[in-house]
Amino acid sequence: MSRAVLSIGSNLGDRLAHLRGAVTVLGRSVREVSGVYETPPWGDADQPSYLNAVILAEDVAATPHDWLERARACEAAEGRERDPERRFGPRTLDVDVITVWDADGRPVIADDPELTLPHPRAQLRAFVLRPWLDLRPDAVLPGHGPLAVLLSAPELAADVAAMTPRPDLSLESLA
Ligand SMILES: Nc1ncnc2c1ncn2[C@@H]1O[C@H](COP(=O)(O)OP(=O)(O)OP(=O)(O)O)[C@@H](O)[C@H]1O
Ligand SMILES: Nc1nc2c(c(=O)[nH]1)N=C(CO)CN2
Repeated sequence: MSRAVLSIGSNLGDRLAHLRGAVTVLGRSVREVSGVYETPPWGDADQPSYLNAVILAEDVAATPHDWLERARACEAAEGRERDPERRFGPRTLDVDVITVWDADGRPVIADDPELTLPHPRAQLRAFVLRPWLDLRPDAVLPGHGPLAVLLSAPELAADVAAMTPRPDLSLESLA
């Protein structure tokens, strides 16, 4: 058994449809989906704002790499193209594997560049922490601490203030 937190984001085309596409591709492994947030671009300011959400997923058979493969399958289904010139540039769909827990409920720790766990930039991203906190107010990012504490860091204050809930855009009916 493994559980995973996945972050989904889109800032090109029909953004909500791309997020919905991810929920559809992940299918029965989806347990809960957060609300949708409009968020300022992180890491590369010259691009449109994103829609972001977080998915809690579970699958008895999934290995950590299976979650990465599923993330890539979601991106491919939504026509994601990589621009090698822009590491954090615009995209139809970005799906990141934030954390994975094994069958005993222990967090998987990995420093493989192909799959680093927890995701190496999750602690810096309000667009990951905020929707995850909404679903799990007591959650801890392994190796970093409680989400509520991470979100109150001064470095995240501007992004926290600039992100806005979009209750008009729901993914929950798909979960
Ligand atoms: N936890 C992880 N989740 C997703 N991809 C990861 C993870 N750890 C390592 N990777 C690797 O990162 C590579 C680049 O992924 P991607 O193109 O989605 O990066 P990015 O979205 O531009 O940046 P970021 O990973 O910071 O969101 C992937 O091919 C994947 O193998
Ligand atoms: N707000 C926001 N910014 C980003 C996002 C994202 O999903 N949301 N994904 C990125 C990919 O690395 C880069 N920047």
